[in-house]
Amino acid sequence: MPGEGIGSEIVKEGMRVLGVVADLYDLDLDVTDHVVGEAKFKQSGRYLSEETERRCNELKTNPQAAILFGAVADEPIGILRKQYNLFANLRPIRAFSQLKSVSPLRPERLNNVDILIVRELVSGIYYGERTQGRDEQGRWAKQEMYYHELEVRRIVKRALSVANKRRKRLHLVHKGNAIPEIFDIWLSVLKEEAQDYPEVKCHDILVDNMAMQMVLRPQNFDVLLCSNLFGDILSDLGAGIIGSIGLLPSASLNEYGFGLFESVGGTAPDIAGQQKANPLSTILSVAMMCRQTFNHEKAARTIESAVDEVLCKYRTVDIYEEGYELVSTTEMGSQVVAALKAR
Ligand SMILES: NC(=O)C1=CN([C@@H]2O[C@H](COP(=O)(O)OP(=O)(O)OC[C@H]3O[C@@H](n4cnc5c(N)ncnc54)[C@H](O)[C@@H]3O)[C@@H](O)[C@H]2O)C=CC1
Ligand SMILES: CC(C)CC(=O)C(=O)O
Ligand SMILES: [Mg+2]
Repeated sequence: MPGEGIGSEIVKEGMRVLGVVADLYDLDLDVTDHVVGEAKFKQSGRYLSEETERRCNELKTNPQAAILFGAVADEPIGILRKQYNLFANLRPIRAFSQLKSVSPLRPERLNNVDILIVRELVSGIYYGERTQGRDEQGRWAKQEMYYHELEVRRIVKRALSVANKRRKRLHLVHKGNAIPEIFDIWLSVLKEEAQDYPEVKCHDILVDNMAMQMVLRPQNFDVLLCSNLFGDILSDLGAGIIGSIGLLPSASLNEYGFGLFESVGGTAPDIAGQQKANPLSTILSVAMMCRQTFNHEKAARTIESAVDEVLCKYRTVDIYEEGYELVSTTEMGSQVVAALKAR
């Protein structure tokens, strides 16, 4: 599902990489293209075609099925996530040693930066009830933030389980001082569920402080457990820390393991259609798909190391520095393909 804006440009490169990796490792893939997005939405009053919806419904309980997604403007992605209950959004933020001088942070602050944002993706304020009106003084609008304990528990369990496989350090990011009812649920559920993971060191931190700490001491953090809104905002902050959002992949999974893999960024209207987008976020999302959906760690690592290799020489404009070769979206994809084929 390439979607709109740079979505189609970056997914094209992701698909080329997937094709090469499938050949390298004999993966038997069944691939279909689907149109999604605002344009389709406007034309037909739907955000997915009937055929796309039928196919997704057929596959939504299949852990070996996945969507490679580009980007869409505004609502359709939220609807897609909700419809297929893709509640567990995993967003790794790893600093690349080759890109230390692209980051606005001092190079020594980027040593060992390896954060995983585990973001709740199908509830919270983005999905709260919306009302608006007008009175004598002007317009008013209200959007509610809602969390049910069940929604909190499943993401808390997921975050603990992934933290247990990583550096065993988890921070619950919240705003319990200003939104106490909601975050009391998060804090108490974490306390309960953490009993099952005695080795994971759990902390909680207010989101405003978290934003500052992430810039000052990013290497102090491992797993950040976030509600929908805070995870969204902190992901882009993480992109800023490592140098570009064009480097950040993501996976969004439901309870069966069916997943949607996509770049963390959006349609990027400022650069769309100009071959300036960095496709590495989608290519690294393909690596996450190999690991998660195809259970093929080797394929995932091969893609990741090809990306590492390519970054030593080639740069799209978002991460360009003197001394490197400036390449377009397609050329960056071709360099990753070449690095893979050379293996
Ligand atoms: N999953 C999705 O489909 C998402 C959709 N959006 C939508 O995208 C539209 C634009 O939103 P913005 O706030 O402008 O965020 P954006 O992420 O599209 O762009 C923000 C900045 O990052 C740059 N950027 C994004 N991806 C890049 C890439 N791969 N390579 C190089 N630079 C990249 C853009 O050029 C821009 O300067 C909105 O309609 C928004 O709702 C935003 C985020 C996610
Ligand atoms: C529709 C938005 C919530 C998409 C977005 O910004 C994101 O998931 O990062
Ligand atoms: Mg976002």
